[in-house]
Amino acid sequence: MHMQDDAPHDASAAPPALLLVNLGTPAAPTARAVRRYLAQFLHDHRVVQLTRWLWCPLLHFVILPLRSPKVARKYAEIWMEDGSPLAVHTAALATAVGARLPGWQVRHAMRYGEPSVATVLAELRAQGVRRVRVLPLYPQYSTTTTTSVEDAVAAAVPGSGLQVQLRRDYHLDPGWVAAIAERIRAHWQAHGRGERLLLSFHGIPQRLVDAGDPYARQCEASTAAIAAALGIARKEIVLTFQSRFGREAWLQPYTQQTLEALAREGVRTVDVACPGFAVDCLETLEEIAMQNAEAFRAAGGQALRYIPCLNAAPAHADALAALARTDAGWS
Ligand SMILES: C=CC1=C(C)c2cc3[nH]c(cc4nc(cc5[nH]c(cc1n2)c(C)c5CCC(=O)O)C(CCC(=O)O)=C4C)c(C)c3C=C
Ligand SMILES: [Fe+2]
Ligand SMILES: [Fe+2]
Repeated sequence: MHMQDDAPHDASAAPPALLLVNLGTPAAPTARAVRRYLAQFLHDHRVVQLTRWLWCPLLHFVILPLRSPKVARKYAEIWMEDGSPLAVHTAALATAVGARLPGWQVRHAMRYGEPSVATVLAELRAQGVRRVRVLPLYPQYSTTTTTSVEDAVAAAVPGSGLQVQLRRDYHLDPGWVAAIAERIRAHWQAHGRGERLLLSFHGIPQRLVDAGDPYARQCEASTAAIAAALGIARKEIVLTFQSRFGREAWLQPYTQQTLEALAREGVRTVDVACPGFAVDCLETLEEIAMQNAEAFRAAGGQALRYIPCLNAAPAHADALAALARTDAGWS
């Protein structure tokens, strides 16, 4: 995607900008704030493809009232002093990347909630920026996430005077792969190697993969690249998918069921990393490190050792800054 306003300006003189876009998160761990967040998220046709007349009543009268208080309690368990982990870590990551790109304006925005993509792009423009590189913080491309960011950018750019380039994925970027591998290696050095290494990616409906979404293929390719960077065989990694939403089939094998099966087979320790998440969030800190860890123990396992996301680690910031500087891969 290349979006360019038709204003006749010389863009080369103005400082370039990098906009890191993450999913978004509630403003507070309350049912009211979660409801507001989920309402925006779940109205996105990239996320839920049901027709409005069918989906809207179900969403407004069943899903939002029932799910919001339940999910708010989960957010409350992981909330940090400065806010939701996803927001805190995304802001810290943008600061770390900015420190590596002198002369660039580096900002972050959220697809749902604040700060919105439109607001931050408008602020950048007001500060004299002409050229923006938008990097969705999803290493693996999916229509449900990356294309949704493209939609938000496409809605904000016309008439803004901004030249925008977007990077669709970085699932095989050597800097990113090395950073993930180093994270796992450091965990092994600190805690010893568990009996299994499991990589859990966020799922999407199988229906979307069947329709051509490359997400599953990219998760598999990332996993093979991480295995190679760790110097282990691909078959030494268990690849699973988490966070199923709704009743239709999602990508399989499912993370929790796999962990329970491993425990029943006698596996006592599992190291779990979530390389599809740039930063820690509800789906890693609550679902994996708390809920799935408990399920693993309940099925007879001893310890699920969660390996945190890259967050604002130097190697992560180095990798994203290098992506921003490199002209190839942007369109
Ligand atoms: C990493 C990539 C992600 C993909 C792909 C993805 C697809 C996807 N998600 C939902 C529904 C929900 N996801 C929720 C939380 C959530 N999802 C991602 C990332 C991806 N989602 C993140 C980083 C988070 C955490 C946000 C945070 O605040 O910490 C939620 C909200 C929580 C809940 O109600 O359970 C929903 C809902 C669908 C339907 C989908 C693909 C179709
Ligand atoms: Fe609606
Ligand atoms: Fe999600």
